[in-house]
Amino acid sequence: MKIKSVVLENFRNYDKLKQSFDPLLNIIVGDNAQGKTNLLEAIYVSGFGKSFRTNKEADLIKFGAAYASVKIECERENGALEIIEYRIKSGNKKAFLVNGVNITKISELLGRLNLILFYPDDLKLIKESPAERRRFLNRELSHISHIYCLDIIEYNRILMQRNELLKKFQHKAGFKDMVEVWDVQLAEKGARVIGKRIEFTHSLNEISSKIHANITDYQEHLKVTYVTSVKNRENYDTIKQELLEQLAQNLETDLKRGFTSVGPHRDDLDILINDINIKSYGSQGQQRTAALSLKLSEIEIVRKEIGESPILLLDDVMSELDHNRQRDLIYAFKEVQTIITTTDVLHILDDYINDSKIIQVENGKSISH
Ligand SMILES: Nc1ncnc2c1ncn2[C@@H]1O[C@H](COP(=O)(O)OP(=O)(O)OP(=O)(O)O)[C@@H](O)[C@H]1O
Repeated sequence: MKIKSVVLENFRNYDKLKQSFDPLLNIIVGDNAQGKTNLLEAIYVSGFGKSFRTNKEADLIKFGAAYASVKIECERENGALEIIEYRIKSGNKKAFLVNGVNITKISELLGRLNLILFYPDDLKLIKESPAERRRFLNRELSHISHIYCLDIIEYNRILMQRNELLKKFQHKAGFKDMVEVWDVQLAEKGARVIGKRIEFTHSLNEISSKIHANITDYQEHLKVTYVTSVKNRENYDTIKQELLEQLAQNLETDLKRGFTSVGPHRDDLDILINDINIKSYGSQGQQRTAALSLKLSEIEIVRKEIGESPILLLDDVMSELDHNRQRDLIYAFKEVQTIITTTDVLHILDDYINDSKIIQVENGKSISH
């Protein structure tokens, strides 16, 4: 799918903007704080129903204005045109319209504008704690599997109940029987979660290692594996059985700590480049490239799921990549509509500038062609 045009009114620092887009490469260029990310944010809000950098809807309305709106015209791969609108009035609830018709549930909006965003916070995927990588897995898997989404919600609910039991009821009569009941349920849901994550990580590894090799001119080999306490991962039953045993073995420790120490809520992703752990030893550029490769795998995953290429939004990804990586990145996805923000268009090689649309942004106005 492709975005044909975006119309903004009172969105962030934009007064009025009507901007058309190239079906392939678009480069939004401008100095700091001119409105480059605001334009990506407007597109994102129309696709996901919320911003990636604020939970306060009112932030999106231009200072002093009473409302904001975004109107996006896009074209599906079968040629059908669709107009998606986002409207917000200060003090009122936001509204979404598709081809002029109001949408009542956000779930009806999701998937209409298929977007993949990479922005500087995505580096957390590499740099920060395992919780960040679990969040990534949960988000990705929930996108493609509603059953996974339900399983993880249920797993977290059971986990909370077990932790509550460990903290408050360990001296109560019948504690052992109660904990055993929770353990069986936790192992059942936990095994489903772990099984799906292992399967997903397997394809994530296949896709992201190819992307990474492309972006690094085959100099680096990216490897992603799922790290869990469960060794016997043959099938659902073996995972469940081992998890159940580990829960029982760890009960004494869990009682002392007041929380459950094994299960998918403690698992992680191991991310290696040329067999070296990237979190501890990777350079900034390597970490950024690895985060990009993982995130960009979504393109392939979404394509397989819905049979259509998503639109790629890249916010400020170029700054820590050398020229070769920048060129290879653009080249790797040259058939996907891409919208990139950058402060310096010279960073992007000349041959790509000729094939792209440059959108020059200055103080909330597009001064481009
Ligand atoms: N609700 C709002 N009303 C008016 N201006 C706003 C609003 N919210 C943010 N801004 C302004 O938007 C500008 C920031 O825009 P944006 O984040 O798009 O910058 P950018 O061009 O991506 O910059 P950088 O290169 O530094 O990332 C700031 O000047 C900020 O004051």
